[in-house]
Order: sequence, then structure tokens, then C-alpha cells
Amino acid sequence: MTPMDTSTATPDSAAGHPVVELDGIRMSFGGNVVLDDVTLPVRPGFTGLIGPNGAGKTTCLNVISGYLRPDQGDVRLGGRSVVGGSAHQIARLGVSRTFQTPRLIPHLSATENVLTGAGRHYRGGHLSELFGLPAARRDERRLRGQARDLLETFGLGEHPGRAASRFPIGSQKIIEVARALLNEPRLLLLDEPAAGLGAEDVDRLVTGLTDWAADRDAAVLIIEHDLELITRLCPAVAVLHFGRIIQSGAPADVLRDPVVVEAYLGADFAAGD
Ligand SMILES: Nc1ncnc2c1ncn2[C@@H]1O[C@H](COP(=O)(O)OP(=O)(O)OP(=O)(O)O)[C@@H](O)[C@H]1O
Repeated sequence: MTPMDTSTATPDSAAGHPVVELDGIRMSFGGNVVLDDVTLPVRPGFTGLIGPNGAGKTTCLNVISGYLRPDQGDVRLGGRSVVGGSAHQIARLGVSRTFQTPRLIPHLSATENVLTGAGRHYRGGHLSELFGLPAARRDERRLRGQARDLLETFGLGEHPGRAASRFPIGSQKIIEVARALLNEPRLLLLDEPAAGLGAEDVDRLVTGLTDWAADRDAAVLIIEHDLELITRLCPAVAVLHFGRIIQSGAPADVLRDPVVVEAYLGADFAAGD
């Protein structure tokens, strides 16, 4: 394979219309150009976004989720431009994300933390809760059940009432993923979900995500340095290097591409690791 023109970069092993498309995104901080003409379609299923430290991966997630407004280019969610929308507005359109460092509420239980992801599908509000309105009570019961099911899906159903801070860091990261899923997102953005996880937690994560995605049309964009996880989960992967997409396609092809090997993986990998 040869390096790809960023204007046509497409993880072409994935099927279906893109759930989200980055189109010609440029993002700079001061004079520092961090994303340069990034075009990336993310289709239903799993797409990996890999690249060296500082390549601009988290910045891509921040642009998609409305935490950053790009200097140029468009972000289309289901074909509709969302550039300029706030993070809150974009979340309401069905975009969920996690962060590199888990942002759980330490004293709340695992279930309660997952429940904090409910926003979009929760009809109750402070007033209806206050007056104990039936719709709010029904929603809460349903959501509690879903939160517990999600913890089960990720193999963490044993201690739903335990405070988040009492779980090991790997489990906390997985609880954060479960929280992002309660919202039934059509687009899930995961920022290094496996960082700091042991092998058992990585298996929990992969199994849980695979089970969750199996009967849904959702798209999942995963930033990850664990290339084995990327290969297990993602039929499509794109490589960012110095803010540009330098290659995309099936992981087995992309990870063998000499341009990618040189840019990212280093001589050890090229030698056959
Ligand atoms: N808010 C910001 N202000 C200034 N510079 C920033 C900001 N956010 C990111 N950067 C810079 O943009 C570049 C890309 O950062 P980014 O976090 O997107 O990289 P990354 O590929 O996710 O890296 P890593 O794998 O280490 O997490 C870095 O040089 C970083 O210092």
C-alpha cells in the first residue's frame, strides 16, 4: 500500500454509511497545527484510530464531540453538520465518550455512576422526581435495570452497590464505558479504554463491547495504543501522524504498511514482532 491522500482516506473494509464523518478538519492551538486536513468516515461497527503520542487523536475526539471547534472543515453526524454545536448538544444527538482518565463520582456506587449517563433518555427532571411522578419512577426503574445489565455485560455485575472508588482502576475505566452506553449512543468515542488494564480487564472490555454492539447499528471509534485490542475489535483502522491521516484500511494491511511501521511502530515491529 502507498500513503493515502487524506482527501480520500476511507477505512474501506467497513460497510454502511458513515455515522460520523470528519471532512477536511484543521485544528490549531496558537500557531501549532495539530490536525491538518483530516478526513475520516466512521461507519457502524468498530473503527480504530491509532498513532504516536501527540499525533492528534484525542483532538479528533474533542472536535467530534464538540469540546473543540475546528478552524476549518466539517463534522457530519448522520449526514448533518454539527460543527459549532456544544458538547451538550452533540451528546443529545447520540454521541457518548469516555476520557483517558476515568471521570467517575468516587463515592457513588457502580450502578449510580452508570446511571449518570442517562441524560438523553431520562424523562424525569428535578421537578418530576421531587413530586414522584409516575413517568420518572418508571424511567428510573428501567434505567436502573439497564445499568445493572450493562455492568453484567462487562463482567462487573457482582458488586453493583460498591462505591466506584473501591474498584481497581481497570474496573473504573470499564464502568465509565458502561456509563457511556446507557445513553444508547449511535456514536461511542473511546479514548484509550485499555490503558492501565490487565489482560483480564481487556478481555472484559472486548467481550462487553462486542456483545453490546452485536445487535446495534452504532459506530464505535477507539483510540488505543494496544494494537492487539485494535486488531481483535476493529475491521477498520486509521493512522494519524503529525495531524494527518497517513493510512487507513484493515488492521492486518495497515500495520504491515512500511510507512506506518516507520512512522509509528518502530524498527522492532518491522523486524517481525
Ligand atoms: N487544548 C490544547 N491547547 C494546546 N495544545 C493542545 C491542546 N490539546 C492538545 N494540544 C496539543 O496537540 C497535540 C496533539 O494532542 P493530542 O492529545 O490530540 O494527541 P494524541 O494523539 O491523543 O496523543 P496521546 O496518544 O499522547 O494521547 C499535542 O502536541 C498537544 O500538546
